[in-house]
Amino acid sequence: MSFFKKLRDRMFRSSDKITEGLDAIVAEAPADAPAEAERLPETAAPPPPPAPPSAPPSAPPSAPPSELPPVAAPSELAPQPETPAPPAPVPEAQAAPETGAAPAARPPAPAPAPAPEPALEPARPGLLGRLFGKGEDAAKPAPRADEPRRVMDDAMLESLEELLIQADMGVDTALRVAANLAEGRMGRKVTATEIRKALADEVARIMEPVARPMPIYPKRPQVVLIVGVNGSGKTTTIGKLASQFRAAGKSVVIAAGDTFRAAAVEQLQVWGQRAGVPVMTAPEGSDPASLAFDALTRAQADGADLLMIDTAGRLQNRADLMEELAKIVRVIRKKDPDAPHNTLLVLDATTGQNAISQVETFRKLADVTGLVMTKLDGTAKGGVLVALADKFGLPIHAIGVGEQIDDLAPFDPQDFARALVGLDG
Ligand SMILES: Nc1nc2c(ncn2[C@@H]2O[C@H](COP(=O)(O)OP(=O)(O)OP(=O)(O)O)[C@@H](O)[C@H]2O)c(=O)[nH]1
Repeated sequence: MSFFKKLRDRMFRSSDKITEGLDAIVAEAPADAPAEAERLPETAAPPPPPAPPSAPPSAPPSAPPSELPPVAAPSELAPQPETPAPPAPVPEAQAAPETGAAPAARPPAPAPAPAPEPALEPARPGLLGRLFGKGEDAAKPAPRADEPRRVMDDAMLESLEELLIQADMGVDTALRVAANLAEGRMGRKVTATEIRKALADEVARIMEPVARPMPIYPKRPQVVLIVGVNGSGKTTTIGKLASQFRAAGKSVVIAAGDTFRAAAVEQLQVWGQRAGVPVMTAPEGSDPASLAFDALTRAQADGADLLMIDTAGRLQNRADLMEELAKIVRVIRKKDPDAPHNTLLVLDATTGQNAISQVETFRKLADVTGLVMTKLDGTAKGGVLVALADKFGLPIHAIGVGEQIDDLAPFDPQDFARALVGLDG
């Protein structure tokens, strides 16, 4: 099964949930809308503009999926042992610390990922599936001559805005996206397929700049600090990443920096075993900075490629957490002034808009260089990624779509956009 299909199937479950609220929206649609649509001869519809003026046309992906970060299939892994990828362009404020050595040129294109398999199943209704009240039929991506049409009017625009807000895009982003969709279409008869495709293009356009693999530097060991609130999926993500870096030929050391919870350390040890990666631990309650220092010493001695440091995520006492993170950074910089080279914030997609405030908080606590979004499977809140991209522009390195070791994928804006709106692959 192609990854897109897997993502699509899982995201469809999500978007089906999102569309549960659509019946009400459709019921509120003005009763005369269909009649109005009928009055308008189809030929009266002006041709759609190539793209809304306020939104440049969606650029083609700057990198093929095979250049994206670790994915389920080891052969598609981005981290290349000999030819590290360049650092992702990040906003100035979050720029990764200098590594002292300029990252190598972009690696020669690895074997291209197999083209997405043709869909084996008919598309299922997604985000827009019921806006037109046509359920399954409306979800089919291929334009059909008999597909129902509805005039794009203020009421429909409002429904779209509400729909996008429900999908957790956040008010600002939802209004902007809906306005871009309406541009050039007001008063025109449109089909669900047209709106779905336009929405997918718009979402992909917003997401394109943030779909960046975690940069791999020539520096050894590359220190990756993992931050995030409790339960966001830090441990699982570290395990998945470690496994995939290992599969790509990298040697990895993990430091179990949440020394305050024995269960967290044990869980990380289990993931370390699964990934075949050593996990350095310290007695419960001991200083995480001291463990990080020891782990970096060992990683240097072993010539490891990567050191991944887990951290505690207790936001209840931000002052302590801030001091703890600051101390970890201070101490590891005694051994490597450029460390940490990446600070990944792990966010749980099911927290919806709360992810926005988590980014704001953690950016104050640490120099966050990139995001990993977990639990995109089975959530109705995938739209928050669009809001995050729109608001912060931080690179999204990978997404988690399950609890298994290979359920971590590069973030592909086109696949994500299609899955979000219920378009077939
Ligand atoms: N469905 C799904 N579950 C996930 C995903 N990532 C993590 N989980 C689950 O989320 C729960 C919390 O994950 P952890 O990795 O323990 O989260 P954490 O941030 O390390 O939590 P603490 O150790 O409490 O700070 C576990 O039950 C994981 O199996 C994902 O992508 N999809």
